[in-house]
This record gives sequence, C-alpha cells and structure tokens, in this order.
Amino acid sequence: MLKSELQVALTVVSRAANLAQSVFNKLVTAETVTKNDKSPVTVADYSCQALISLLLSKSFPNDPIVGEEDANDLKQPTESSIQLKNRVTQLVNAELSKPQSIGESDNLELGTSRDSNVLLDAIDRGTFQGGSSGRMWCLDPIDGTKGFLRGGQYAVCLALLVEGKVQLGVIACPNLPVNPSNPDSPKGVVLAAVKGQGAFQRPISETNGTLTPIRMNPITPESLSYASFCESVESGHSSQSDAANIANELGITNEPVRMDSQAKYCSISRGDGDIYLRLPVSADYEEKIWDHAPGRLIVAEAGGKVTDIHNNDLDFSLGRTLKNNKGVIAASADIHADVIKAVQKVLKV
Ligand SMILES: Nc1ncnc2c1ncn2[C@@H]1O[C@H](COP(=O)(O)OS(=O)(=O)O)[C@@H](OP(=O)(O)O)[C@H]1O
Ligand SMILES: [Mg+2]
Ligand SMILES: [Mg+2]
Ligand SMILES: [Mg+2]
Repeated sequence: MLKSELQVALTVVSRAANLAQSVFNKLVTAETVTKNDKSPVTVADYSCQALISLLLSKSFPNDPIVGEEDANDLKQPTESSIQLKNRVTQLVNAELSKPQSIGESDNLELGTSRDSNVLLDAIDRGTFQGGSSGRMWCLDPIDGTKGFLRGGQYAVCLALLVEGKVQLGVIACPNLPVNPSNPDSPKGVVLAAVKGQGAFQRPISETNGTLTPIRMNPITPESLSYASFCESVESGHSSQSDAANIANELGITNEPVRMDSQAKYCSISRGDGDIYLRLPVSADYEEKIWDHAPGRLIVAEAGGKVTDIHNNDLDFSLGRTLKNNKGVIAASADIHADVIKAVQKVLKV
C-alpha cells in the first residue's frame, strides 16, 4: 500500500535535500554566519518548497499541501524580492536539470525547466489549511533553519495525511551520519515509514539503494537509567531545565544530545538516543503539524510511542497546528509510561 506515494516522496525529498546542500555550499559563508544573516535559509526554504510541491503535483495533482512557506514575500515588486525570486528560480531549475538517476520516480518531468510564476504557484499550493477529511501532504521544506545555518542538523520533511492520520513519513537529514554508531561515516540519510509497514533508511545518494529497517534501542523500565535524551538546541523551543529535572527523576545521568530539527525523531528511531522531549515553554505556542507529522510516524514504526505531555495522541486533524496538544514526548513504547509519569511529576500537570 502507498507504494507509489513512498517512491515519489523518497525522490522529491532526496532531490530537495541535494538542493538545500547546494544552497548551503554556495551561500553560507563565514560572513553570513558572523553577520547572523538568515537569507541563505530563506532561499533554501522557498526553493525546496517549490521543488517538492511542483514534483508532487505531477504525480498527485488533486492532493492539497499544508506547507510551512507561502510566496507572498516573493511576489513583492521590490528589488530584493525580485532578486530572491530569480535566485530561487535559478536554483530549482539547476536541480531539475540534473539527469534522472536509477530508482527515482518516473513521470516527474525532471529535466524540464520551469518559469518563476510556475514556481510561485507551486509554493502557494502549500497554503492549504488542513483538517480531518481526505488526503493531504504536510511539508516542512527546511526544518531546523538555525541548524542549517550552523552547518548542523536540519531536515527536509514530508508526510501524507489521510483523514487526519499520518500514513507515510519521509525525512532527509543531509548532515546525519549514515551509520548511527559511527559519527565519522558518510553523512546524508533519508528515513521513511509507512503505517503498519515499519521504518527504514538509506543514504540520500543511493537513489536505487535498499531501504534498511531501523529500530529503537530495546530499552526497558529496568534499564531506563542508561537512556539518553535527544533535545532541542534552542532553549526557546523546549525547556531545558525541566528536561534536566525529568532526567534526574528517571535516574538518567547521560548528557543530553542536542540537535535541531526532526533529526531528533530520526536519531531515536535508529537507537542514537532514546527519548525526545519537547516541553512547553509558553502557554500559547501551538506546535505546527509539519514539525512533527513524519517524525511521529517514523518513531512509531520503529517501536516507539509519541504523545503530548498529557499522554494524548498528537491530533493532526485540526488544521495547521496541533492545537489540542501540549508538548511532545517520544520514547520507546516499553518506557513511554515511565517517562510520562516523570514528566507529569516535574511539570505538575
Ligand atoms: N516558540 C517556539 N516553541 C516551539 N517551537 C518553535 C517555536 N518557535 C519556532 N518553533 C519551531 O521549531 C522548529 C525547529 O525546531 P527544532 O526542534 O529544530 O528547534 S531547535 O532549534 O532544535 O530548538 C521550527 O521549525 P523551522 O522553522 O522549520 O526551523 C519552528 O517551527
Ligand atoms: Mg520546522
Ligand atoms: Mg521550516
Ligand atoms: Mg520556519
């Protein structure tokens, strides 16, 4: 089931990851980093959303897309907007002009160059408001924008939702090592899961490579104190002091591994870390569905459980945000209840 969706999703996400890496190599310089200039990631955000939306619409023209970005800023008649639009058009067309590799999905018209207006329309296909009926794709073209600029972890994230439930998730992590137990192994991996069919990975570069099954670590309540947390880098996205108290409560002494983006879900899915906590930092922030949809399925299919701090399932059927959930707790299914208990004790919820 969903075989062609999986193949298309793997192709478009891998292509977008290559595009993002080329943006990084061309535009992120020592100067942009010292000046805290965010423009390279803006270019990557728009280019990747345009590319993925355009290619998805070739195979699935009737599926709407809930995407993080829209093209409003690119449509302004200012010099800087026109420059940005031209740059995006040039980069997307450069990626499209690369020859089709064996294993890539057919019929995507890779190789055909597109006009900038076609690309702006493709970006704006991502403005769908979501909801509980029918099929829709959920897209975060660059997740972990700060990680991208740091040369750290970031991810290209795509999920298919049917009747508000995640059925397929694909995440490319260009800076995650292929072999989790060897940080020096080549980098660039794409992870995928189909509901009821397991979770897998392969190197981004191997478009015709086999998908290798992945599993979370076999941790139990008895061995929980040996677990390690995978946490956000930004303290503004998840409370690090609460996380430290929860670790304490669980007897965990390993230092948390900090990284940006849904690479956190990917890491724990293949046993590189065990628990991902995203603890609410403000009462009014609503998590976005594109920050969690594919990661949640990959973890679940690798033997994990993902809920919010109240132990409720994440509800992707309510629009663009997880408005009925607070925080995210992802852990191996065998220890999830213990983690929730500690979370609730520390947060007093
Ligand atoms: N206040 C607040 N609280 C929680 N989450 C927020 C908040 N502000 C932003 N975001 C979203 O965080 C996304 C990046 O998440 P990360 O896990 O990469 O964050 S971190 O950098 O590791 O802390 C980031 O996704 P991208 O914009 O795709 O990078 C945002 O959607
Ligand atoms: Mg994001
Ligand atoms: Mg993003
Ligand atoms: Mg963003």
